Amino acid sequence: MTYAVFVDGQEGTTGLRIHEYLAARKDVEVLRIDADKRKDAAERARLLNAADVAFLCLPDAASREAAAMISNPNTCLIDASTAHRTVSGWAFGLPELAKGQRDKLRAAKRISNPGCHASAFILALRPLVDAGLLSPAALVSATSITGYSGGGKSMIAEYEAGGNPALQSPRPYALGLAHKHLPEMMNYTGLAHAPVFMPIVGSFYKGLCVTVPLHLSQLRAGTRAEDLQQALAAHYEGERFIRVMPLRDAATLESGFFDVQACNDSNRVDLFVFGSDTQVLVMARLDNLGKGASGAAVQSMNVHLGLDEGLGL
Ligand SMILES: NC(=O)C1=CN([C@@H]2O[C@H](COP(=O)(O)OP(=O)(O)OC[C@H]3O[C@@H](n4cnc5c(N)ncnc54)[C@H](OP(=O)(O)O)[C@@H]3O)[C@@H](O)[C@H]2O)C=CC1
Ligand SMILES: CC(=O)N[C@@H](CCC(=O)OP(=O)(O)O)C(=O)O
Repeated sequence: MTYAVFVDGQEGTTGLRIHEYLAARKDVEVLRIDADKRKDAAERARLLNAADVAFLCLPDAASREAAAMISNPNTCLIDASTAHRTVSGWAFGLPELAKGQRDKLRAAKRISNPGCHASAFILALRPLVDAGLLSPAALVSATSITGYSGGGKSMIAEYEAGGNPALQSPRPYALGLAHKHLPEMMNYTGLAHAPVFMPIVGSFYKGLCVTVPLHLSQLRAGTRAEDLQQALAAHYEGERFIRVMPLRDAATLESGFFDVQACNDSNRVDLFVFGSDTQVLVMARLDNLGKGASGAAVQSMNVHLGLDEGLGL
């Protein structure tokens, strides 16, 4: 059996990467739009409705427009944009979120792909909330170090043009404290308050790590760093794309520096707990174009269609 798949936004950063994943597959027939019709509404609508699965790799407004074009009840949309991540009727494309999430993705015809920072934040904290170690009322903060491909074609062009010395050093952003991923971070961790979130974009193509610093006194009385690592390990037991590292991962501690790019070219998420007697850092590392975007989208397609979740690479 082959499935017809269309990528709306096929020339963008996320769309191109999805094409790379699909190119190697025999169970998928990729529908292509002519270059000069990429933004032609009628042609997009025709291909969207001809697809079993259509990926939306578009700005938010164009994604909403595309969703409104669907008349075929069989078409499953997987939206990479921020447009539908907390909208009712859309399933959140993070199979590892909680028990039962895969069933939701199997049944859904509308799947929203998580944001890259949000995926890392949610995967790091949701198990701690579920285990009762972190209260839903907790006030947390997070930083995220990310490569510039997270900013799509325009940011990639800016970095690759060269000539701007300001881009050589890491740049904190979202200083208005209203990053677009905050609603999904709250929604899918169960936290009642938005984290104080500071993303930082660096002069490297891809790779991302979210860090959540916590005082142990903020957690359930008596919680130790070990308990956090064990809660993560228990939550993700058997998950092929989530690797929970040993407490105070020796290799990283010995080198003294954390490698933000070590999950690149994979769909993997590595979770770390570094701790002292009084404090911890919970860290989640991923490839922002892999599990942070295109890899996650293809994984959700596989779950939806009941196929092996591996990405065929
Ligand atoms: N880059 C990343 O790491 C991630 C991105 N995302 C999200 O995925 C979506 C796509 O992002 P990304 O691939 O980075 O963005 P890009 O800017 O790289 O690509 C977007 C593509 O959409 C096309 N496009 C814009 N408007 C329309 C329209 N009306 N009809 C058809 N095509 C249109 C653009 O065309 P043109 O080439 O002419 O500009 C471009 O090719 C965004 O919503 C983004 O927020 C999600 C997770 C991670
Ligand atoms: C470096 C950079 O600008 N990154 C983007 C996030 C990319 C991403 O995953 O977010 P969406 O899926 O919501 O687009 C940002 O922080 O806005």
